[in-house]
Amino acid sequence: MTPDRPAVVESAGIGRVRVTSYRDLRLLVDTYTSHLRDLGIGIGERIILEADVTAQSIAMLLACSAAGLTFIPVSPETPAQRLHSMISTARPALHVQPTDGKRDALPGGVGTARFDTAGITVVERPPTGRSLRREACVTDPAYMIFTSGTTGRPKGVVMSHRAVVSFYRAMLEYRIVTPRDRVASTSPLQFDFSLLNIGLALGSGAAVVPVAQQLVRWPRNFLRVLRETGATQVNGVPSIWQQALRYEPEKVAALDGLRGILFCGEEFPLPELRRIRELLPQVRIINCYGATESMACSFADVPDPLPDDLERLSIGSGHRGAELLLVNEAGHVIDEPGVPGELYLRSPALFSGYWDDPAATRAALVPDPLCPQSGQLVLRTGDVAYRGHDGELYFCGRSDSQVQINGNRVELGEVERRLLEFPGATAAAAVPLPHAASGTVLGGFVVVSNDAPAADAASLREFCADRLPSYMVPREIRLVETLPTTTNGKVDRAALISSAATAG
Ligand SMILES: Nc1ncnc2c1ncn2[C@@H]1O[C@H](COS(=O)(=O)NC(=O)C[C@H](N)c2ccccc2)[C@@H](O)[C@H]1O
Repeated sequence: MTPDRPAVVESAGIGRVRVTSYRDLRLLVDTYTSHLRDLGIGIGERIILEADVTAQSIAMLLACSAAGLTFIPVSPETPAQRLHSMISTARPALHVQPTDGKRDALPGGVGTARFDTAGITVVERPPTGRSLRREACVTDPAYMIFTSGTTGRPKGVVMSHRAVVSFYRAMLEYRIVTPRDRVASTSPLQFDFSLLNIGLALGSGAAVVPVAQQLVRWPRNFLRVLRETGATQVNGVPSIWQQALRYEPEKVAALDGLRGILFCGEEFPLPELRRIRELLPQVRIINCYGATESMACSFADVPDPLPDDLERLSIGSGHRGAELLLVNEAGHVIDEPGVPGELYLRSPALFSGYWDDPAATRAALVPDPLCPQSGQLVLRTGDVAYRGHDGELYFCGRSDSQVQINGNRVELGEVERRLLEFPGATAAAAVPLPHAASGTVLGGFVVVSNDAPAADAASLREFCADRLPSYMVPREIRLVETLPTTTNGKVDRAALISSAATAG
């Protein structure tokens, strides 16, 4: 790409658009890299990068990689206690935030600095011990992302340069964007979806259009930023579309520069996907599946048109150079169609391990089930899927989203899919609710469109009872305006469970 092409296009949604060219970005990276080197931080040391996605924070993460330092992206919203526990776990040399960053009162022993377009200004010098490292190496950790950890304490997912670059190379073969494209990225920096988007845009000579999450929540502002910045590709978790489709469908339809949508993180509610297809018929929609332990691993085009009887979306069959296997409970690889199994991933983009947690690492990176003698390790994803007759894989849910209700095994995704078939339903979540008398009961939360026919708990329960066995019919169903989401934008099931508990 020519140096004066846009690399980052930013807008605060109030008419002012700021463009950073590839040349400017490169100059910023070089400035930050030399300031980092001057700090004398040893190769392989960690840097906590607390920032939203901006031209400067993108330059900072590139500079960390250029200087052989591992960056740990965290959002400014991260609670102090969680940040301090990450610091005591990862023992970073430095914490950097933008000049106007709000973070203060960090624990001792960590250098602190602030950055802006002029460079890095040190506040507390980082501790510099004698480093025994001489050369950076592609197997070094490029970054570490602390997952919210569905179970227990957050785990630090360590991704090497080699893993990231091999994933980026595979992704770029799909030619998802061209140098003329502008890729809107709606995830926080701490979510690797933003790192995928940065690699997708900059690896294609295109521009990144960072959209802050709090902006995404206001559909009018969100759609205005997309228009002002000329975004041609919008990447985000499914929930970013919920409010815009509900309140501003005509503005969604007016996004005439939009060529592509890519989503990941969880299943896209089919009624909303159909709505997007109606409003934006010319747009390519890609379902990108994977876990932070490999950044992602498959890309599948959403069929156009969406067949009426479509039950599930394909997640494809793994990008070129990777292989998704289905393994049954006995640990044998399945290859007959229609039989669900756990997805295992063979890939050059696998993570190095969980930081300082060999037991969790051994549980995730396991011997190749087809050839354990070889020493090759594959990732146990914890996801359940089956292979269709078309050879593609269809996601069924997480293996830990199978819950026991009155002794019966319930796949929560199954209940959610049925709730979503209710006329006017646009989003749904099924969760296990603790119940004084019966132990655990099924709770359903449903968002219905404004003009939905009389949707109420009783009609929804009846609708489920028509098709599901009684133990899969939610005992309690609540109609909600919207589903709560986590900082990464996924449905926050823990919040639903605690909301039901407090509501009594
Ligand atoms: N397209 C999907 N359909 C359905 N369930 C899904 C899907 N993508 C993930 N998931 C689920 O999310 C889990 C991974 O969660 S995660 O580790 O927080 N990572 C992510 O959610 C994002 C992931 N790193 C990523 C980043 C960028 C592009 C694609 C994927 C997977 O194991 C699946 O259960």
